[in-house]
Parts: sequence; structure tokens; C-alpha cells
Amino acid sequence: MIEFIDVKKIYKNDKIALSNINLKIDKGEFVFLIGSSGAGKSTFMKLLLKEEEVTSGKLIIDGVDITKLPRRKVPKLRRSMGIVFQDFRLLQNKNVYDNVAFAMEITGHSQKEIRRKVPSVLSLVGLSDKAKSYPSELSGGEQQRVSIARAIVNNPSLLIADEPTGNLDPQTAWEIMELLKDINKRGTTVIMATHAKDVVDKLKKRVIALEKGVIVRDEERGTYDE
Ligand SMILES: Nc1ncnc2c1ncn2[C@@H]1O[C@H](COP(=O)(O)OP(=O)(O)OP(=O)(O)O)[C@@H](O)[C@H]1O
Repeated sequence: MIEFIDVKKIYKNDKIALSNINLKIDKGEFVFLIGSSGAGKSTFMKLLLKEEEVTSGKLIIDGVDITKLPRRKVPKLRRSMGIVFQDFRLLQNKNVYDNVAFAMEITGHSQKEIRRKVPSVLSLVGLSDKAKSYPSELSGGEQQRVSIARAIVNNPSLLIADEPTGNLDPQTAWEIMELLKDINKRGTTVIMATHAKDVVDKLKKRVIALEKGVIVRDEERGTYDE
């Protein structure tokens, strides 16, 4: 469970990126984070990842206030989260299998565990036949599937997706949304920042709308516009 209590984020240049953020996200929820450019969506996600520090307030994840978490415990926090970006961010010199395997290697898994887990995750995202392909040989949708496989291979409890369909054509975007829905059904909490009105309107999940750093709307089964 995630809880923001009076969270404020002011960047070093005095820019107030988020203020008065109070919300709870239960385990297993699917949440869309919407808002125009500069509204604070990326900042919201960076605070969860502890890539940026909260200026004031508390941010509690599974009972721990991460604003007080010592540096040495940050890697463990990040291991409990998977992250997917709009631009995929795959390692171009590694094939599909190795891109996913690498995420397990850097978190200290054995080769035996890797050989067991990577094929099952590639199968889950529908890429078993592309294991030996390099990112440059894949379509955008396939590259996003690899990045999702990499994000979930360590069984994170939270998946953070920053505009995951932003670079994809509408049909491919829907396929990626189906995959994210599947992953959510298996118990992973999903927080997805998006500008994709059609996706938000169709899925009818919780919608948290930010405007100039404050929450202006928080609706169960919400839509993109009010
Ligand atoms: N490192 C930084 N230093 C100073 N100001 C920043 C920094 N990062 C973001 N900001 C500012 O904080 C505000 C919120 O930015 P943020 O990136 O969270 O918005 P966003 O909703 O994710 O936008 P987009 O949809 O364009 O990604 C903006 O005014 C931005 O200029």
C-alpha cells in the first residue's frame, strides 16, 4: 500500500512541482495519472522511486516512510518496483533474452534462476520467438514488451509506467494495455502516467488528475475529462 501524506516537492530552483498531495493507493490497484505537461506526473513517480526527495510530508510504502529511508536501503526499495518508459530504454547491444536477464543479474540472481525465469516472462509478454533478436530488429510494440518483461522479471509489487503507449500506434497501444491489465490482474499494482484519452476512457480505472502540482480530481472508474 502507498500513502502520500501532505507531500510537497519543491525543486532547487524554487519550482513547486507538487503540493498538498494526500492519497492512498491500495495493493493491486490500477491507477491512471493524468494532467497536462508540467502538471507533476513525472515528479510523482520520481518520488516513489526515490529518484527525487520529498521536500515535506510523508510517503509511506508498505508501512515504511521512504522519506526517512537511509541511502543504503534505496536499492531494495527500487527492486520492489518495475519501471517502463515511453522510449523503451533497452540495451541495444544485448538481445531480448539478455536485456531481461540483465535485470536479474544486477539484482543478484543465480544463472539457474535466470535460466528458469526469463523464458517464462518472455512467454508471458508473447515474445518467446524473439529471444535472440536485438532491439533494432523489433517493432516499437515488441520493444515495449521487452521493457515490460524486464520491469516484471523480479516480481515487483508496483509497476510504474511513464507514457508506455506514447510512441506506439493505436492498435499496438491497445495490445500493450492488455498486457498491463493482465499483469495487474496477477496482483501487481500499476501506476501509469498517460496523455492517451481513449485508453483512459475505455479502461475505466481510477483516475488521478494533476494540475499545476495539485490533485484536482481522484475518481474510481474515471475518464480523461471531467
Ligand atoms: N529537476 C528539475 N528541476 C527544476 N524543475 C523541475 C525539475 N523537474 C521538473 N521540474 C518542473 O516541475 C514541474 C513538474 O514537472 P514534471 O516533469 O513532474 O511534469 P509532467 O506532468 O511529468 O510533465 P510531462 O507530461 O511533460 O512529462 C514542471 O514545471 C517542471 O518544469
